Amino acid sequence: MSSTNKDITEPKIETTKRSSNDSPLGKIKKQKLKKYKAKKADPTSPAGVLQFEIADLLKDNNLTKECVTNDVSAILNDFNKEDQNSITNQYHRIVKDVEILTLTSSGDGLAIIENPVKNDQKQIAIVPFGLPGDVTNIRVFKTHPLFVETDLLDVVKKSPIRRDDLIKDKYFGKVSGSQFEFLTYEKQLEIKQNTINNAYKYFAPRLISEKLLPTTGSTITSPLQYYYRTKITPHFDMPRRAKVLEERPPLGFGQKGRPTWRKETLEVGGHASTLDIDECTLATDILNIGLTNERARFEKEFKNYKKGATILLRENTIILDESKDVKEQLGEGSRDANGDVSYITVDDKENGVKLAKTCVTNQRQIVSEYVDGYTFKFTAGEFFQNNNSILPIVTKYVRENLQIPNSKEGEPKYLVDAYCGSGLFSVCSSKGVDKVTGVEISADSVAFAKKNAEANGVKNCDFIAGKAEKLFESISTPNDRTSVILDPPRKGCDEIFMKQLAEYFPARIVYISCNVHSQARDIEYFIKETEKGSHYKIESLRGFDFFPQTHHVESVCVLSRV
Ligand SMILES: C[S@@+](CC[C@H](N)C(=O)[O-])C[C@H]1O[C@@H](n2cnc3c(N)ncnc32)[C@H](O)[C@@H]1O
Repeated sequence: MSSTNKDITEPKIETTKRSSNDSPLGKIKKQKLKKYKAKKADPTSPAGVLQFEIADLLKDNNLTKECVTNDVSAILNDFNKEDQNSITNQYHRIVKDVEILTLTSSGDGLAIIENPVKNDQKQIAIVPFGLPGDVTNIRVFKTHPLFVETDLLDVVKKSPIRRDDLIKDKYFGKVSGSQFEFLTYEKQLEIKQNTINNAYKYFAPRLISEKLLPTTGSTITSPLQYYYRTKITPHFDMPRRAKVLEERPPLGFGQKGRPTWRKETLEVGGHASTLDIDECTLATDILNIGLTNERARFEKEFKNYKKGATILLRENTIILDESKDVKEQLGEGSRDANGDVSYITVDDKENGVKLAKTCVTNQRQIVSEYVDGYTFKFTAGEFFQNNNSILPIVTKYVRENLQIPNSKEGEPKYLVDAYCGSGLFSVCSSKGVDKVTGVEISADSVAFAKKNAEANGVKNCDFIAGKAEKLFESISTPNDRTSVILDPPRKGCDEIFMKQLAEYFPARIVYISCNVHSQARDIEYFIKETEKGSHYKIESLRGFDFFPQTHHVESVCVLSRV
């Protein structure tokens, strides 16, 4: 895929020995010279996107890269860190009254501060939990060539968009996850729309300059804005060099920020890199019950662990047969202090069924999700969309946008579902089409896709195991009667697939993505670089809020033949 940024770097530190001859005093202890070596990062990864965001900030403030470049080598080779005036201590300092200027697509504030060492030079500071318009006190603690990482110490003056009164999560300000809780939901949706705009600006500039991009639609809301996640993975670390765990280590999620600014959070969860978390405002009710159960179990069993581990908590939904005892239908799941499988029941009034929800902890256990009247089975450790509440809305939107315009009554219609997983979009879009072909790299998921179609009484789906492009080896449906769904992983599609897709020349394409940056890159490549790409127009582009209270956005782009 053609990249628009050739200069994406992440630090990698190499060491070389400095010989005793280098010392003016002759024999001193050998010291290692550290060299900063840039490590390549995918331009569409958060580290890659940050480079574009920094470039934007520099342009808006009439600065060049050279104006904000830090002397990382000097810090790496600072052997006098104890000295108050050492280069490290000059760089890693408290800076007061810093105004936050913009927000990155990862949800952090960006600011410009003075360089403490070089007169007339500046630095770009990343300030977690800083909002545009905030005036803050920050502590710089890590230096990279083009930016410094900081902790937010105080908010001296609040941004007009800052709504700390909305915060529900007791760990807010120190845990990764519910990072946007201090924004109104409307503001969160607006920021996500802006993330999509920026992604296309960075990765599809030609589509913008040639006016080939429609206005990004407003972000579609999630029916549940809290307690929606159907999978969480708390973890714990083994203390370094410890052979046996003497005390229970913190069990929870990674730390993000050290929130002296948020006094309410100072002590909760502890201070280790993994915080001790006993409630998650994003996870569904049954997962929170599971979290309580598993924490209690861990309290008793932690000494048996020889290394750190991740605990899977995955929601499982069972359609109840009301003539039978509920407990007999639950299967295995997280158990309470009495040894009973925990569950909650929910009425699905629309489809007239009663559901039981349990929390599964075994990666290999088969679990069920219930979407819009269809049941999907898959192994608990495999991919499945994480916010069940928005799935009926998304699957309906995808279904409607796959319709081939001006179709005559009775004309056959076909569907291809590339990157189909366990068949969610294939099954939910199967009505009204003659044949659906799904393709998926995971043989396990393909086996589940086949079973899911069958169990839901869907007879027109075929699934192929292999890379997405394998599809084109055997595709026989007429292209002008065929629509294609793309739902690739974060890294997006590859060139081979995009070229073959353009050659196949389907009537419509609906591209769903959890990384709008790789989506923008792929869409520009498809339209501008493939032979038949110019015969398509982008009909619509909009976000779906799969992950309220976080910076993540799912983007859906619809292409039709002109
Ligand atoms: C974002 S998931 C989407 C799954 C499915 N559409 C759903 O909504 O449940 C991406 C899927 O692409 C699959 N995948 C990754 N690389 C692939 C490739 N090169 N070819 C085909 N499938 C691939 C993964 O195994 C995963 O199931």
